[in-house]
Amino acid sequence: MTGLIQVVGGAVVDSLAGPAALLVARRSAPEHLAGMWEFPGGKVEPGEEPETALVRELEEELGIGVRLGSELPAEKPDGWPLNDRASMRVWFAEVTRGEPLPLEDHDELRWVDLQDREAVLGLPWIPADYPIVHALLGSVVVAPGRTR
Ligand SMILES: Nc1nc2c([nH]c(=O)n2[C@H]2C[C@H](O)[C@@H](COP(=O)(O)OP(=O)(O)OP(=O)(O)O)O2)c(=O)[nH]1
Repeated sequence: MTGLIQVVGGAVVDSLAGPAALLVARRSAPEHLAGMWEFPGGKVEPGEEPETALVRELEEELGIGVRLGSELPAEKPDGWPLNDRASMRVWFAEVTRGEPLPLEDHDELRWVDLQDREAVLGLPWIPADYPIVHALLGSVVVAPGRTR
């Protein structure tokens, strides 16, 4: 055991087969993170599989059921470093049930156009997320002319 806090995040896209839009969420708490955008998700509970935790968090926070796609590859098995105590693994996901709502921890949700890199990167993300967002934008091939 490393004592690392394992966080999981969802790169929720409109379509796993041809992603054109990404669902981003603005945190409402805690105070030092309020107003910053993030991948919805949360901490893995003891004994829980990361994918199970992500499905649970997206249900709790946004009220949606999802199908998970591939993981956004990170350099380390624990995922992307968030700080000296926490790492986040990120999976692509597609909504299979419900309409996303900011039920918990967020005050706004937004679908952003993956072709508009500047708009996506211009959001005030949690600082640790910028390398993840860059990697995500580099990994998706957006079909021309497709928008949500
Ligand atoms: N969900 C999420 N958390 C992130 C991101 N980037 C980032 O630094 N974090 C940090 C913020 C928090 O310190 C931690 C995740 O904690 P959380 O508060 O979302 O976890 P949780 O829903 O399980 O909440 P709790 O039980 O601890 O109250 O990871 C991100 O993109 N998504």
